[in-house]
Amino acid sequence: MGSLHRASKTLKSLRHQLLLQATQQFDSSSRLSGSSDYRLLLARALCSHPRQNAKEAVDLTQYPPERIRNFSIIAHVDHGKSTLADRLLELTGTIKRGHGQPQYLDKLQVERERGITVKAQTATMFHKYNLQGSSLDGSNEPQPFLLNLIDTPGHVDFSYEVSRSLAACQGALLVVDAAQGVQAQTVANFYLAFESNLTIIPVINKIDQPTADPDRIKDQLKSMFDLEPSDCLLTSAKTGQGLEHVLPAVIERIPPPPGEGSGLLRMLLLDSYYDEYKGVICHVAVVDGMLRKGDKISAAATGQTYDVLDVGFMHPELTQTGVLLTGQVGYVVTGMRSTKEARIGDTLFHAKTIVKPLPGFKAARHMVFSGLFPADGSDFEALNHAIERLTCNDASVSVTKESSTALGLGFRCGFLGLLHMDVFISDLNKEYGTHIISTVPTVPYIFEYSDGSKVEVQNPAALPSNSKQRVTASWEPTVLATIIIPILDSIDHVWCSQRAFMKYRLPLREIVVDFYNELKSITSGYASFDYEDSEYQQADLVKLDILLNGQAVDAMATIVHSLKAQRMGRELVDKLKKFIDRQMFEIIIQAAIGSKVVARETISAMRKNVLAKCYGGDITRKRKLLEKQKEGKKRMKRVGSVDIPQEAFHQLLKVS
Ligand SMILES: Nc1nc2c(ncn2[C@@H]2O[C@H](COP(=O)(O)OP(=O)(O)OP(=O)(O)O)[C@@H](O)[C@H]2O)c(=O)[nH]1
Repeated sequence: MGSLHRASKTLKSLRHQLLLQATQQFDSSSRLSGSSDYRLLLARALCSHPRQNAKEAVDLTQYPPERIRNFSIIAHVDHGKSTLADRLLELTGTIKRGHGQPQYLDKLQVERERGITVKAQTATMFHKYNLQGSSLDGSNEPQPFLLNLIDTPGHVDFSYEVSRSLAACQGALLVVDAAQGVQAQTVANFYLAFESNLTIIPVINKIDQPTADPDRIKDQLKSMFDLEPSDCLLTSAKTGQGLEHVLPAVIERIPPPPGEGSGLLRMLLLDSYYDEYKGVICHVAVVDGMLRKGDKISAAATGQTYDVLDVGFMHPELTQTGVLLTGQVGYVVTGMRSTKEARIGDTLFHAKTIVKPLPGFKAARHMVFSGLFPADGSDFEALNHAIERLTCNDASVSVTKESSTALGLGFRCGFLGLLHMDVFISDLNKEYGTHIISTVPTVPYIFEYSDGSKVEVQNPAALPSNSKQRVTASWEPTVLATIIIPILDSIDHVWCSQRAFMKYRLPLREIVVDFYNELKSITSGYASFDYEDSEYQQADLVKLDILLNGQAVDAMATIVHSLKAQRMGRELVDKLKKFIDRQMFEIIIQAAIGSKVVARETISAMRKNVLAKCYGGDITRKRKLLEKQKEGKKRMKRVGSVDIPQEAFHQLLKVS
């Protein structure tokens, strides 16, 4: 670990400790107003971060489980989930109407830029409603309800996070676009909610569109999911039409959270993020019992014990309450140093009590791996620091150091899926500031050797090309893909309102590179696609090396099906030929399986004389051309004596 990095880590941890001490002190010494103690002032600044000062303190004891509804909004991408969430927050006065920034719940920059939800968000709302029989004192007045909206990420990469968020809910609004109808993610999300035993409220949204056809969508929902047409709500999150029926449906149809108020504390950890001032903030749902500030809690998966430094709910900003009761959803600040300690789906409970952990916990499973290298080798420490910073907030990325003969020192990172990888790399580019070379993504294969040992191979370069140990079997991960496309009238088996619904088992590797873009372009954007992880299947896999003048380029090695190896080898060699400029000597490009060459191309020698057209005259123009040539060289990576442009490493396996 470099000294710069070590120093920054130590500083970070010192500052973190200081802040925690300060926060603790603030409560015991809030009487000492006017104190000039630095830490106290700092703590005040921190504690003004939550909304407590701005809003009246809320007495959560008013909200026993029968006055709580925990629900989620699930939808195919762009069907209006976040817009609807915004409208509900406005309706309940949680945020001001027209607060200027669209989609309050989508907070990450990448979410705002791409219009997608990557991280789950939670918002607590208060709403008065006259539910028959809900009055605790027999009066006929509207009763206060506490509604927790748990916004889940819509993408398949985060389906584990979605399943954990849904585990904290008793109901879900299934939002479907009134023109587009049921799409691949609608199906996937419906089954996730159905398997979690949630009450599903169908919401047909965007009814203001000229192409809206709510009756057709009702038929679809009935035939596909057995949802009654009379249960469907018709809304326009844009114009506000029909929104008045949403919260009454939530309160009337969704059951209150179960759980034992007097039981031992059990909390489900839904998500976590790192706040510069407060440290790690965990989002939790209290399943049984009660949590108070000052309690000592333990985490089942890690076995670690923490002091509860702050407790509250999201309104939607952090609002301190000092307590969370059964059925309530909120946040907890403990002394966790990194979000790596906060495992999503983990059970938190009072230290020294014995409870059964909540079901469904799984460790993060990395499905896609890519090597990340600094374009300029001397920037390794800066890249290291940028990755450290980002993984502080995204513990689901795995990072190991990697060294490549072609690209130098870098990192091999594991991601939950493709979107997760794209988001991380684009954030990293922003954080890091200069160019990063990312190698073609690969999936985790399993190889068995003649001595019976099995290894998971996340990096093709790590698979020995000429091992004494023979590979006896190999396996690759597969996915169960759902593709929904509109079909022609003339095809006989018209299934559910002009849609064909297809399920395939595909090797994960096949969808890792460009599959989605290809599908969209072939179907002019009409197909929708989703997948879920499935089992490993046996496959005859080989390592395909790329050699330049006899030297293997480790960062370009791939693992492929043996039947495809030759064709793939030819394609790669052809493509690489287009990427590499002619140089002053002959370049031989080969694709090989072990010692067997399966494809070969030659780039003949040429001296590129950039000054060829500059006859005599202006020296500054000659200098400019030479400078430009030098700049171009900087963007090259050298393998042996051959210069390779950086983009070749990432683009090589893309479908042309
Ligand atoms: N016409 C119309 N447009 C809407 C309506 N609701 C949402 N939109 C628009 O549809 C687009 C997608 O809306 P979002 O709320 O971001 O969709 P989403 O489901 O949250 O999308 P993800 O976060 O990507 O899953 C935005 O441009 C919205 O302004 C509606 O009722 N009518």
